[in-house]
Amino acid sequence: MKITVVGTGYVGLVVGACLAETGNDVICADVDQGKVDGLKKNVLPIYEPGLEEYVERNQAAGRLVFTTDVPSAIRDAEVIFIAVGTPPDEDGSADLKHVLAVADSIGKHAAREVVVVTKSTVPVGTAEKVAAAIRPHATVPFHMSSNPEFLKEGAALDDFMKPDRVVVGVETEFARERMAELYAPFVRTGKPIIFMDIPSAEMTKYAANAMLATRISFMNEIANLCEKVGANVDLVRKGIGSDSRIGPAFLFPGPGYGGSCFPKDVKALVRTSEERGAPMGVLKAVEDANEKQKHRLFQKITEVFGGQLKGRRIALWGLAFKANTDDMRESPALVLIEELLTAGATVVAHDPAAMHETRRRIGDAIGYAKTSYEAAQGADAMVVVTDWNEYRFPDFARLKSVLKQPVVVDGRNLYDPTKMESLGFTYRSIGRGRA
Ligand SMILES: NC(=O)C1=CN([C@@H]2O[C@H](COP(=O)(O)OP(=O)(O)OC[C@H]3O[C@@H](n4cnc5c(N)ncnc54)[C@H](O)[C@@H]3O)[C@@H](O)[C@H]2O)C=CC1
Ligand SMILES: O=C(O)[C@H]1O[C@H](OP(=O)(O)OP(=O)(O)OC[C@H]2O[C@@H](n3ccc(=O)[nH]c3=O)[C@H](O)[C@@H]2O)[C@H](O)[C@@H](O)[C@@H]1O
Repeated sequence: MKITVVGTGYVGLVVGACLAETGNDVICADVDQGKVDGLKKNVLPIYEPGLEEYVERNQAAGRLVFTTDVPSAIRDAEVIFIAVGTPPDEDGSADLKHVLAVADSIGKHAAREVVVVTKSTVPVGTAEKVAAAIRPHATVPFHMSSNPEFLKEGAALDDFMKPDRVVVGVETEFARERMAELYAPFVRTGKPIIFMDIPSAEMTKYAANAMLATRISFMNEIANLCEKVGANVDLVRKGIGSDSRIGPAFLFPGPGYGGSCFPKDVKALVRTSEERGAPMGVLKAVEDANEKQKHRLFQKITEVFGGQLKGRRIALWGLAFKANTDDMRESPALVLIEELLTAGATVVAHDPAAMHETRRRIGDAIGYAKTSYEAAQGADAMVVVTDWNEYRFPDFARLKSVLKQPVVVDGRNLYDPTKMESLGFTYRSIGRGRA
């Protein structure tokens, strides 16, 4: 099939590369000239494991083409995915200006019957707005579809190639058939393509992210309570996660959820619920709990040093909002860094992928180390912020020998409190009694 994906960010690039991988002819169009120039040379604007090989292979085979010429990319497409950004507006609602700009182009330039798919995360009613923007200019029939994306950064290829389910909103048989054909290679193991009406598909995306964010905030609050009552949240997590009605995923406490989606999508849903007169108090509480949680690591460091952080050197292991990505959007590390610097501490950080992006955002306000041990060298404390695998089994003797004081604050519960204490560390983590 001839596919055009407009927007080559995390989502558009993964969608384009994966659809090319299954034999489609894919054009990825983006207005960012630098991004497109890089992609033509197989230089990716993001860090996503495995994606570079997909891009290289399919580009070499001629099935994947990058361009800034959006009108000509649209002209001959059978299916167009809109995968541009939908950042939060000032009031928290999703800003649709990029989506509607693409819709306008589709109306003006589509030259054959086409399925127009909103892949970006958009509020209920957006497909209708997109159709309304296309209609006045359209010279060919077009069919709307909403196909929300559930991939996680860092595991994006696996999530797209082997989805738990594919959700597709349609209103015509033409769109249904095209979408079923396109997704058939990804659901061969029997996973469902769930067809539904378009508003339900749009709502499903927000409900999924809001539910996952709710689980995390809930567990972060349980963890904070565990500290007060002397319980261990890791055991509580296993205890509840083995109930098949609850399940084990997304119950890990930490420094608060970040990233480009949970914070923005929870905000947008809160906003929609208020606008429509059905306010979601649950989600407001989820947001509040997350804001508080972003300060937990700083509170723990402050406690260890009796409130005296001026002149202390603090090492951070991890900057990205989660492992396997260089994405710093809404990363809890940024909140911690600001608090530490304001308190007069100096910060030296290590991250396997996100140091470049952090420097782009905050420059040399902190130091950047080539290795995790170099970051810890001479530090008064080491703080685990991101759950990168390479931090899971450090050489503790080496870590202790390079630190000025053997203090570890573990924001991801990577280490065993008993072991850390027996090794002579002052150790704090999230929700495990006093440790
Ligand atoms: N990042 C993620 O893990 C996921 C994101 N989403 C949703 O997908 C959408 C896109 O997200 P990302 O890929 O992260 O965004 P991004 O910001 O990484 O990429 C968006 C791209 O769209 C391009 N663009 C903007 N206006 C354009 C226009 N008029 N024509 C052509 N290109 C244009 C930008 O230059 C940029 O390259 C958002 O709605 C997001 O909520 C959904 C699931 C997962
Ligand atoms: O809409 C989106 O963009 C995507 O948002 C999330 O994916 P992502 O933001 O890439 O990352 P997650 O793995 O969900 O992690 C989000 C945040 O929650 C935190 N988290 C996650 C899981 C957990 O148990 N505990 C926890 O604190 C992570 O550290 C991270 O800060 C969803 O998981 C995807 O399904 C969705 O497609």
